Amino acid sequence: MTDKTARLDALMRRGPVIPVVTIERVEDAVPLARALVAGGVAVIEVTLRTPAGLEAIRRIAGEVEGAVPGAGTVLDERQAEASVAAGAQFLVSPGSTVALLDAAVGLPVPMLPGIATASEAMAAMERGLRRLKFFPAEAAGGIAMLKSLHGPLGELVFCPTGGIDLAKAPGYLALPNVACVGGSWLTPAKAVAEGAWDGITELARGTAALRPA
Ligand SMILES: O=C(O)C(=O)C[C@H](O)[C@H](O)COP(=O)(O)O
Repeated sequence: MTDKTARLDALMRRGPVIPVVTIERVEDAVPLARALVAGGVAVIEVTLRTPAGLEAIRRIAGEVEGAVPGAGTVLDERQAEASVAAGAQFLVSPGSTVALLDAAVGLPVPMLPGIATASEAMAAMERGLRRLKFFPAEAAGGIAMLKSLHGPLGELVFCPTGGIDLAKAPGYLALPNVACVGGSWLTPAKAVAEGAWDGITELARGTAALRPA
């Protein structure tokens, strides 16, 4: 196992929920991350969907003790490199282009490339990438799809994301090829907009029941 795969395993096990966070106002980044950490959720994926994303990662990395920030919605090598420079400790993409997979191999931090088909998973495997995001999980076949992939591609371990919430998470986490799940349900846009940090801490605490005893 490569060092980067081992680092991903450690991050995924710490979840088992990786919150997918979209930040509109950069000044929300630190209180939001502190609220998640206070609720026991340290590994945080900040999407690059908004202009504030990169600076949010930089601030969380620099100011929030105990947080492990990563970048989500990484679409190309340039964004991957900018995320690493900002302090991202891991990278996540919604899909897998050949260029992005090739870039992932050379990056100093591990990436969870998104896949939704066996062919995409095999392209990742060809580059030694065996920890993958399954996206969009519910829309792309959910638990049944992951069970089907486990037969021929049994060495792969997934972080399913997309349409998963607290109620659906246990079904995924019970699968042998799932180490964690991702989702935006811990940081609802309304709660972030209102600065309802205690509510986000409560949502984060709700994931404790999903942790193995
Ligand atoms: O932004 C990205 O990089 C993505 O790939 C998409 C997100 O991971 C999902 O949109 C989260 O899914 P929900 O929990 O259903 O909101």
